[in-house]
Amino acid sequence: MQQTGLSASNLSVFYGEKEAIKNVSLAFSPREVTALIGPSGCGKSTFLRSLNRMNDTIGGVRTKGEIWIDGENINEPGVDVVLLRQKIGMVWQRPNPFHKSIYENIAFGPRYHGVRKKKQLDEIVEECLRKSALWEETKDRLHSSALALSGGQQQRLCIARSIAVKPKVILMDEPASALDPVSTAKVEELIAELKQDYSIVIVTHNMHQAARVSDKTAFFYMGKVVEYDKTDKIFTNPSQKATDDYISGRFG
Ligand SMILES: Nc1ncnc2c1ncn2[C@@H]1O[C@H](COP(=O)(O)OP(=O)(O)OP(=O)(O)O)[C@@H](O)[C@H]1O
Repeated sequence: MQQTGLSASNLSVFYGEKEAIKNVSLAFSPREVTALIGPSGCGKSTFLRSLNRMNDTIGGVRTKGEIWIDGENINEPGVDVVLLRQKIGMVWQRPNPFHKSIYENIAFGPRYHGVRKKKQLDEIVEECLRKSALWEETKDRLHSSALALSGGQQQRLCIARSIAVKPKVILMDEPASALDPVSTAKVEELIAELKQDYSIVIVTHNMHQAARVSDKTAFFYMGKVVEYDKTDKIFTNPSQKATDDYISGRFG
């Protein structure tokens, strides 16, 4: 199965003997947000991390199956994972800005990938901060430490950093779960803006958030995808009883 967007085909992921992801196939459309939901331990984060090979950084992980983007299977040997993670960026649960200035957090990626001219870097920094709704709050302190920002601002900075290298897909692992309600709302607004340009895959425990931000939802249970459909359908008329039980709070 070759696709131009991002897709997983018969993907299984093992931690030693334990099969955490069992033969999952899912395709993600450009300019759509897909939410991955399911009870704790069902494999959402493992699946998300496999989409840009972040599981490679965990010892003892073995992956079977294919992940396609732009007609390339990223699980083939010889794939440049730095370029891969430029194409498929990641935002983590806890904001993790570099211990550098706001400016440098964003300029780092483009500079690494060859942008040298200051004017061009300045433009990228401004554009990414504007897209992340952070420009007004930071334009007078670009060279101050990113660590002096609030948690919510740091998370938006991490999103700005991820788009600075012009990815096609942004993976988000519970990006708002460590934030207060106002910061959470800002991150959700940002997701709605960003999906005009990117495909976004988001893990969330928050059913309301999944319903608010996503176009499609995949319900994971015990390492498998039980149901994958339009979010409206999943939340109003799911076809599987397990999905219904989960979204109505009967387990998980
Ligand atoms: N580094 C690891 N080593 C061994 N087993 C792991 C590791 N990470 C996750 N697992 C196991 O794999 C399964 C899936 O975990 P994963 O974190 O992907 O689930 P999740 O749905 O994201 O859970 P949560 O919602 O609690 O974050 C679980 O049984 C978990 O214990």
